[in-house]
Amino acid sequence: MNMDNELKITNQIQKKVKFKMLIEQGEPKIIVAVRKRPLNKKEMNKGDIDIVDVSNQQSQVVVKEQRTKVDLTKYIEEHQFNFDAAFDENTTNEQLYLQIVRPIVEAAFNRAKVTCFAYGQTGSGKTYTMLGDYSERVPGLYLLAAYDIFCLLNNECYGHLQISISFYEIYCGKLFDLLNERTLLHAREDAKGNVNVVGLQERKVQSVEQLMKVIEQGSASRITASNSSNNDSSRSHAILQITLKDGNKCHGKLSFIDLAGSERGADVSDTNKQTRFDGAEINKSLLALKECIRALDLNKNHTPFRGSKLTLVLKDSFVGNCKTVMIGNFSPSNSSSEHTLNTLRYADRVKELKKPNDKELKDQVTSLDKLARELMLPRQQQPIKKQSQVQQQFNPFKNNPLQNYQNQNLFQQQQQPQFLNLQNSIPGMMIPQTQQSSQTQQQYSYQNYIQPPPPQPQPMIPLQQQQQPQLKINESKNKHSFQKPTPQLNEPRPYVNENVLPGPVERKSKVNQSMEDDLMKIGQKHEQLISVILEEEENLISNHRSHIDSMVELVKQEMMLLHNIDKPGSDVDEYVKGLDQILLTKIEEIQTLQFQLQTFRSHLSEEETLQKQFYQQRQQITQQESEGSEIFK
Ligand SMILES: Nc1ncnc2c1ncn2[C@@H]1O[C@H](COP(=O)(O)OP(=O)(O)OP(=O)(O)O)[C@@H](O)[C@H]1O
Repeated sequence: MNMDNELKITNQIQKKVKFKMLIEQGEPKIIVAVRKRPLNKKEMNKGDIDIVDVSNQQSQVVVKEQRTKVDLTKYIEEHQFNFDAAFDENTTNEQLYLQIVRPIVEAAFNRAKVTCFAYGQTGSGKTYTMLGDYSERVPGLYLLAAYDIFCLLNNECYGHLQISISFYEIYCGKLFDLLNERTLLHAREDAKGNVNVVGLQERKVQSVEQLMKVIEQGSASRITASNSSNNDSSRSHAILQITLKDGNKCHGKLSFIDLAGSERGADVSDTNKQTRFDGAEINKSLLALKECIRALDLNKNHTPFRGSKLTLVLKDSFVGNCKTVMIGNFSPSNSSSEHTLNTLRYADRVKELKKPNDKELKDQVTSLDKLARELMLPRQQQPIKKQSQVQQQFNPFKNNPLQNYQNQNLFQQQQQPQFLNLQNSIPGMMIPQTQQSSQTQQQYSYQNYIQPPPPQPQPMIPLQQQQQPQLKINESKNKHSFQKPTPQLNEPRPYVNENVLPGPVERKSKVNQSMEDDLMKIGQKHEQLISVILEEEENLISNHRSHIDSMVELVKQEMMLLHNIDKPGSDVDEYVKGLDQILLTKIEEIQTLQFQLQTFRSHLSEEETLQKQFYQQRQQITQQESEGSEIFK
């Protein structure tokens, strides 16, 4: 064996030992992974190119962003990120599952509350990862986990456990049961601090097929709204919870969360009111989620789970024996670079504070963190690997992107041997074409996917005896390059997205800073107001319901009064006193509701005004920017 091979093997052993030690120490609680999807047909037809390099081996992502200076010189800014795991476009759902999700499925059997989030812009592959692709017969994490769960249940030590499923969504801050005709649900915190989703249906399932049918049913009711980037785009967070029950007690719980498109948070400046409210809620929940995961990562005593409905209902997944996997999905296309960078930055922030060792890096990170508090900031500062200046006419992407992406299949070449034998552990699994010869592929059918062949005598190996999954702990995590740190922005700019200012030209020098500051202030005020409005709306509707109940009660009392006064020898004074009391109560209740309604209405119109101010300010900035460009020409 040559030196190189020996070194490789030693490194691999060291990684395995380190991972095993971390697991034994109860760590890591959080795994942050990212996944690149392939360029799709639409992007290719547009002439988009792949600007993201992913090294599965080094868990590293490099985004080569094309930018233009004020003098119109083009250059490439390289942004480098390191994660616990990074998956390229050739990675299959099965490979991803084995590396980062199977460990948490096992942890659920060891009494943990585990959660797997899919984060990313609309159309970046969240649903593909979670649900798979039925038309292409690609299983997603739900199905892969389901197989393992039922395999593990075959183990004697888990034979007493039962599986129950709930599936609901959070849309515009409201909870809807996907297994019960989208009935509105309410999250309530009891005296012990447990958060219960009142009225949520739980379905008991006894097989993978039953489980998948329930999931199919739930997915069909999920709210989707059409938008420009993807007709199936989802504006809701879908929460699938698989509970391992020991009688009535919860033994362990798995939550799979297909989050709403992250770029939807920027819809707070949309012209449609409902879309604005929706966007504000998404923004709020994604920020709160980040804070909660960070609190978990840092073992903080306080978890800010009350920050949003999403984090509130997931409270028990952020405290005690819990584990979280966050998968940031992104597109490789140059046209999505802003969103891709935002996704990578978001994922980076989730575990960021644990990374830096040296002071310089820590200082950088702290100031970056302040900026990153606003999720939708499009030009958050990030370690930039290098900037390569190029001539204006030079096309930095002249190499065929497809060629590049074929060469990037590092995962298959280098990682695959580390995986457990998926075909053995998951009978009937559909393996995509890229992983198998077409002949082998014929052995698997869609029928198998939904109706697996009878379990083979090869259930999952009990946890203790099983080879540890090959999660790569990133040793070079602290090695962000800071060769040329970019200047810091003074303030976060929550609403400034790529539509605000034309193109990625260096605009800071031309745009009046105070105008941008004003824009930001209006934006912040607007966001706060939307939060208030959403809360008021919920209270108003709930109070209106109580008001109706109370009116019904009062009408009953009136009927009783009339009934009594009709009786011979009735007391007219009692009747007058009773009616007076009822009418006073009615007036009081109506006035209270009316007052609430007026406040709500005035906030709605204030919101419209702020929205208009924001829009005008934005237009002025755009105008000033284009005037600046004209002068320059
Ligand atoms: N890793 C992948 N390999 C092949 N195709 C993919 C991959 N990821 C996503 N796709 C394809 O890209 C398209 C968009 O993916 P998907 O619907 O999962 O996006 P999404 O992030 O869930 O969007 P939304 O927020 O609208 O739900 C789908 O056609 C899907 O099949």
